[in-house]
Amino acid sequence: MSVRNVISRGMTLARSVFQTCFGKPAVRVAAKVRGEGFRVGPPVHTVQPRTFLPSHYRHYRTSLSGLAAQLHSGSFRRMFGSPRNRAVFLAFGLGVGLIEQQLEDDRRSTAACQEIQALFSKKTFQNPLKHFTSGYKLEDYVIGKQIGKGCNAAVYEAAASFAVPRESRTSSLVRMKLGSDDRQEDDRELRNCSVTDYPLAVKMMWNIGPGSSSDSILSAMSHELVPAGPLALKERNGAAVVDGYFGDVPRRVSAHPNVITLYRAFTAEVPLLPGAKEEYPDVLPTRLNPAGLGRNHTLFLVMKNYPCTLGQFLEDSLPCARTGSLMVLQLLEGVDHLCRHGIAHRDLKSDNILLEFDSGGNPRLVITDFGCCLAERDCELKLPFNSRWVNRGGNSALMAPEIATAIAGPSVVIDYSKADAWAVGAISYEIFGQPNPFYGRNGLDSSRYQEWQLPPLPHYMLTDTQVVVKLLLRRNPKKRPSARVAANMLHLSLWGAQSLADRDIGSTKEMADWLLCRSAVALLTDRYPNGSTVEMELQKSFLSNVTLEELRTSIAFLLFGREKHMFQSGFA
Ligand SMILES: Nc1ncnc2c1ncn2[C@@H]1O[C@H](COP(=O)(O)OP(=O)(O)OP(=O)(O)O)[C@@H](O)[C@H]1O
Repeated sequence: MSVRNVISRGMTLARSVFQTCFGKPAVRVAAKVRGEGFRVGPPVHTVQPRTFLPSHYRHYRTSLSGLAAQLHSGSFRRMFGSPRNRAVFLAFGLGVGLIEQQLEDDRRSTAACQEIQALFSKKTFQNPLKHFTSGYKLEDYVIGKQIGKGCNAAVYEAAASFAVPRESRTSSLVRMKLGSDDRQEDDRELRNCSVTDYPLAVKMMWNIGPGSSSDSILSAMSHELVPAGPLALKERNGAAVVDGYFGDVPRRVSAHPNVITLYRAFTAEVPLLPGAKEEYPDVLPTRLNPAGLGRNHTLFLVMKNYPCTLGQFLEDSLPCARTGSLMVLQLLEGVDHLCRHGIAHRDLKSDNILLEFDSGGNPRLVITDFGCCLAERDCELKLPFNSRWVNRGGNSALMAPEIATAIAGPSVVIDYSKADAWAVGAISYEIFGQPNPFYGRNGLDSSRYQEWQLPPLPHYMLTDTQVVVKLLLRRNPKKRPSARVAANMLHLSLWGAQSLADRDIGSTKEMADWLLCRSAVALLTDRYPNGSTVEMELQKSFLSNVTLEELRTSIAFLLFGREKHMFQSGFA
């Protein structure tokens, strides 16, 4: 064999070692080494490019050290004198060196990513009423008119001398920009004035449960307290106290820009509020309506007063492609935050999403109404479904397939970890001006639909957002991205990581570099040049949660969706 051939073989070996590091089947390395006359152990694992993770590098390093040890062994030393084997060995060394380099890059990038996460996690979202110590009784509030009503509560606008959050003033004063109808404009202006004069909303739960004591109120309604801020409840020795009762409150979620924060929660005697006798006479106590079924005391929740719900907003507004994507992204960020706290909302719908505008006029979305959520302390998003009487959640039309098709049995457990993300996929249709495909008499049934039956999304939507929505609505939760991964996909798509997402796989270093750029932007600015604080909040949320592995998975999902153009034909 000519020297030229030997060197070329050695380089081929080096290349194949190198390629192995980037996901080519490792079995080829083993074959190559065998071809050179060395005895090698069983081939190392075959790894597909898109699932190549830092742990695999560690695995390769171990395997390659094994190979290197064999090369030093007696059989190798006998052959070591030949130029051919020297070349092969040098080439092999080069390959191992490249792997080491890759590992080092990996370590540095992971460390950079962890630092970014730690930095942005510290910048937590603040509760504007934190420093006030009053507001735990109904008399502290001036109650205005009714602003909403559901199956379990009536909501009133409210004001309190101690609470005039500056933030709500700025956001509420922004006039809604969309819509041309004069009457609607007037209505909206009226609502905005009301939000300014009454910056708070008081939700009065209807208590038709077994008792009027704080004890029974809490045990029946404790899920409403999941978004309670740090001072919402009086606390004693670390336990929540409502009117002296130490309640067993389920998990609580920390403050997040896309999740409602309860400023205060307390029990009080049910008052006769405006419209009560006309709107909800049956749930009033006999003291106020002799035919009423309600109890004398109930739970009151105080939160920020929002100008409208997502449903109300969409009645006469159609967000543009980018704004719509930002709205979907906010919902995903909110859902991801809940998942991280082990909470599944289970009743996501456009009426349970409140909306306000930031100082740049961009919609900010907030998930509210936790009455149906799964937040038990011992359950990490898993619900033992051993009887058909176990409550699977609120809105049956928007129940993810894995929940809707679950059949009760002795060891059946329902996993809610991707259920809310699925509901966000369905709500996205509404955000982009389409009817929700799972609503109405002719709507799809979430337990039975096929993915190809999903109606096409409007063409004006960004391609990547269409991909995300279709992936969120995959029936099989294993093939569906989590809320975090789906949110990352939109971040990649919206904030100029085109080069990263366009490549087959961005290297770990490229990903870390991109994250560092995003961090620098987020640290230097409070709002975007277009005045959007919403975009800045999204960036901070992303940076405080991002991991390189999830980012890599997001890129893989994005490429998968784009490649197949499945947004046109379903993902079956
Ligand atoms: N903070 C708020 N600011 C403005 N409006 C609100 C606020 N909270 C609730 N609302 C309005 O009140 C309505 C009912 O509130 P909510 O959904 O919390 O009640 P519910 O009885 O628990 O509802 P459900 O029937 O979904 O169980 C909402 O759809 C919304 O229109």
